[in-house]
Amino acid sequence: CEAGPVDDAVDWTDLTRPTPAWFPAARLGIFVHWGAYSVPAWAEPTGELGTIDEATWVRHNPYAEWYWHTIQLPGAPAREHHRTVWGDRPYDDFLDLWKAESFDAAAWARLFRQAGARYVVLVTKHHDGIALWDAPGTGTRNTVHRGPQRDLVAELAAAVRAEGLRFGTYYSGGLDWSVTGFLDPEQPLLRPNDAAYAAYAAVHVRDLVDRYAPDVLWNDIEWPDAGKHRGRLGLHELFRHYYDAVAEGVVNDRWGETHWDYRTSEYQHARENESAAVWENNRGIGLSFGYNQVEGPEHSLDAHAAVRHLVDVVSRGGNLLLDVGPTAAGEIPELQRRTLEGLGAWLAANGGAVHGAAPLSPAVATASDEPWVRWTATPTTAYAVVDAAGDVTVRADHDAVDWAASRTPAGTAVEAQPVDGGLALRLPPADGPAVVGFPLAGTVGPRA
Ligand SMILES: C[C@@H]1N[C@H](CN)[C@@H](O)[C@H](O)[C@@H]1O
Repeated sequence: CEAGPVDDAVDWTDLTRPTPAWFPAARLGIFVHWGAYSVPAWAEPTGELGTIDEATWVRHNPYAEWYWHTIQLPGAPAREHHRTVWGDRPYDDFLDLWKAESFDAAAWARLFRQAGARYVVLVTKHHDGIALWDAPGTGTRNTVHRGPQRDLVAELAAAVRAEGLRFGTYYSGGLDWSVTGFLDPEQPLLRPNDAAYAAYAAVHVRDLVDRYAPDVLWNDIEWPDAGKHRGRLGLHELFRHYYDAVAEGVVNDRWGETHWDYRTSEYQHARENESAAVWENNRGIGLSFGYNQVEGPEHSLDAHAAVRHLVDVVSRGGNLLLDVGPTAAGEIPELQRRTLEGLGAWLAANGGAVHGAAPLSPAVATASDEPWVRWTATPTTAYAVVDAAGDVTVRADHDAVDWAASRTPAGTAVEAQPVDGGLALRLPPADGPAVVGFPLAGTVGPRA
């Protein structure tokens, strides 16, 4: 999932600019993986990317959106599952079985806004090559001509923007099994690099830009090597075209080049990228991005865990792109909906410590795990997010903070007494981590 060889023949300096401020200020986005793979919706909940060795991962892939690949592998339980449930039906039957009969884009967008998200990134073409819009060159292998028979990209873009959120598009530039076959299923990241595929993909992304003006261009795996050049269908011209069309647009770092607006990590994979000034961790609520009917609460983040993960990411300077995998009918599974609703309720009361916040200088205070404390800051306020209740002592020692004037974002005063090298807080019972704000004296604030 990370960038491959870098082509230093391209000079990116003319495209380099500060990351548009809306992106790091957003802090929470919703990822949506919805496709033909949502019909079988089956994978083994093996574990998080970055914690499972590749040999195990390939045959026991927890990503339900990789179903078509996993069932190619002799000995993979998914292959046995497919035979038992679907017989020898080809994967493309799932496109025709995907009806989206309950899809209500406005209801999704409302749920995402209420969850506290500020942007939404929809998968427009995943590794199976099926497009969620009438993508040039895909013939009828898209959701406008088959299955849902709707332009799902257009519908969700309009609904998300009507809720005041930004809309981005994910595109699998690196893998497209419908174009290349599976090359070598035992080497899942072998990817197409020829000029024809590079042109095919470039035409798709240009079409997405021209039709939907996405606020985020989220490429996955890498861009085809033959497309990494200055020519009309090369990556540099593609980004130039994008930025001319979307002035505050941002691109991620999965193009196999040295130009990006932000870095990415995925579950526990590529966490070294989290040292960048602007970065985004992406993961599912469970262990899969596409809907996996096998997953239960034991595999998923509940609201409390989602709050902790989001706050930890923000306290280290990142965004969280949290994925939902809708059912083929277009419903958000109850397990995922509950997490989004709980996350939204917490953010409604405490969002001041997240939206527009940044890491607090470690010179002022640092994270701890016992008690669980993470610190964020705006230019005027330091926030302690404490996952404990009652009498708690946090480590904090800097004269730049008015430790006495502590209060929750909702304004409830919190009793705070300076103690040796720290601060004793008496926290009210809270539904989830408590948040306490301390005015900054203005000399120390979030890291630039
Ligand atoms: C967001 C995730 N990215 C990985 C590649 N790292 C994909 O293989 C996976 O299916 C999902 O789209």
